Amino acid sequence: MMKKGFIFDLDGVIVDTAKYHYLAWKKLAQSIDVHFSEAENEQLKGVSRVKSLEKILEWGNKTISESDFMKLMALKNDDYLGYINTMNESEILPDVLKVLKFLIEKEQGIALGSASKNARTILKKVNLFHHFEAIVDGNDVVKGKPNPEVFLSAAKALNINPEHCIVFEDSVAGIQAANTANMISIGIGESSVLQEADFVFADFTHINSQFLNELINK
Ligand SMILES: O=P(O)(O)OC[C@H]1O[C@@H](O)[C@H](O)[C@@H](O)[C@@H]1O
Ligand SMILES: [Mg+2]
Repeated sequence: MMKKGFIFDLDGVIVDTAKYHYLAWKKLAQSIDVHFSEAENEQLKGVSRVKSLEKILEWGNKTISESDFMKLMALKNDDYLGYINTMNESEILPDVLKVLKFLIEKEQGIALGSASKNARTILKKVNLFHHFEAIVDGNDVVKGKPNPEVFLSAAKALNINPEHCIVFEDSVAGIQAANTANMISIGIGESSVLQEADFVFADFTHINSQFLNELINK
């Protein structure tokens, strides 16, 4: 049996925080009169906080000062943290823990590869922090997804070659990052959205031990 590196995105993969990001961005966009729906939100998944605000301003054709930009970023994050503060283990998505435990039992490398600067806080909130051998998040990278830096750093921290790594992702940008890193990309969500992924599952309840064993023994 080979040791593979299993790299998990956080928001929308391990926990359903994608819905909180959506609510916070929508509130912010509306406050500055920019149209914001699910379609715009899809384009922000996996994208850093700075880049997300830049995109919203671009969609609304708005130019603002550096200090207003900083204020809006802080407002969005405060709003988002309001949701995060109430989180607990019940918000871990179905069968995520089961898959994590299966891989740990099989002595596989487990890492987090997230764009979020709140990743460590969230992992602690839902009591999953200790399961991760390596954590690479928005505080550790210069280039965000779709750049592969976050996943390549995670592979390096696990000491496993990128081609022996498998990434679980819910965002288009994240799937592109995994593909560019030469890793197996597994989309979590809708196949119509995550077309570039090597495999797509609606959620972890559809990922069985036979499939995981095949990935390990590939
Ligand atoms: O604002 P944070 O917590 O640092 O998160 C940055 C990004 O993290 C990603 O995981 C989310 O998909 C994005 O929606 C989010 O903007
Ligand atoms: Mg995500």
